[in-house]
Amino acid sequence: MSHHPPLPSSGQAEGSFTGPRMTVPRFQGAKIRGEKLAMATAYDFLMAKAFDESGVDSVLVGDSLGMVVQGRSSTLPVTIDQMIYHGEIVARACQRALVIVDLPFMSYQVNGDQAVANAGRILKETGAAAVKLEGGALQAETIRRIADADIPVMAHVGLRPQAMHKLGGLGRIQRNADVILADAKAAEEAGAFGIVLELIPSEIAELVTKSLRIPTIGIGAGPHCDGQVLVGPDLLGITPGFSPRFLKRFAEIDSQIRSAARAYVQEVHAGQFPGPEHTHS
Ligand SMILES: Nc1nc(=O)c2c([nH]1)NC[C@@H]1CN(c3ccc(C(=O)N[C@@H](CCC(=O)O)C(=O)O)cc3)CN21
Ligand SMILES: CC(C)C(=O)C(=O)O
Ligand SMILES: [Mg+2]
Repeated sequence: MSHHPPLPSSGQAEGSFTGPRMTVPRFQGAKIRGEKLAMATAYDFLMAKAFDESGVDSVLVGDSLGMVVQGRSSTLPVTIDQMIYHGEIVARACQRALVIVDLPFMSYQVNGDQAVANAGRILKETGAAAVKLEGGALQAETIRRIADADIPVMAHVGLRPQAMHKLGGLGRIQRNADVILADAKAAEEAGAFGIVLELIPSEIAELVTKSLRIPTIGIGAGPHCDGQVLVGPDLLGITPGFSPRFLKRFAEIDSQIRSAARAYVQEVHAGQFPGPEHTHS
């Protein structure tokens, strides 16, 4: 393609990350080796490819897509077919990262048969390597059923957005150390290969991380977790209305989108775009 700028002399695109494929065993080995894991969510091809080529260890196709992509006020309406649609796109974009797809609300809670069937659909129809579900002790039997079907499954404890109506809202910090530790241990015992800790005090996350053999991946859970996860559009600054304390914006893409869009509109309205350099004779 002639439109691409020349590559640096190394022949490698600048900042492009190469390395072996992140597998579930390598992901677990990172904890033993003391290597931190960086996870980000993505829902589309270009963002997933940019994260993959930038060294993100795992790309999560989160059911947060209900809020971030669909503009809804919760994750509850997201369907298994929507997760599979986005999961297939993201898995195809990722050459290196471990791709994990969230099981959405009511795709695993009915019974173990439903959970295994839907987890199996995700691996068969997307090319992702693993699934994630919300829960610890309450989902232990479901985690065991999925893991026994040779489907790697990640658990998710602390704040569980799919339980927002039971909890009375989104974003409540979970502070009961005994409950969180029991949930995490039940998930590990049932065969989860890793666990997300969402919105829990740092000291509890540290205790859980030291108590488990499987990697803990924190979001709003402090620095002691084995890895971190952020919603991709949050870390890029494309979700300006969402500013919890735990979020660091590594870019301000929303303001760049808006200023670019304003400039484009202004130039079209003024008859300045397209100029001669953008015009075929
Ligand atoms: N764009 C986006 N990013 C996310 O991280 C995310 C979603 N959407 N949707 C699903 C869940 C919901 N999440 C949330 C929602 C609200 C807060 C929140 O309001 N947190 C405040 C108050 C916490 C408290 O004091 O109890 C905070 O400052 O962390 C945090 C995480 C995380 N997830
Ligand atoms: C925030 C992460 C852990 C998640 O579950 C999601 O994006 O849906
Ligand atoms: Mg989720």
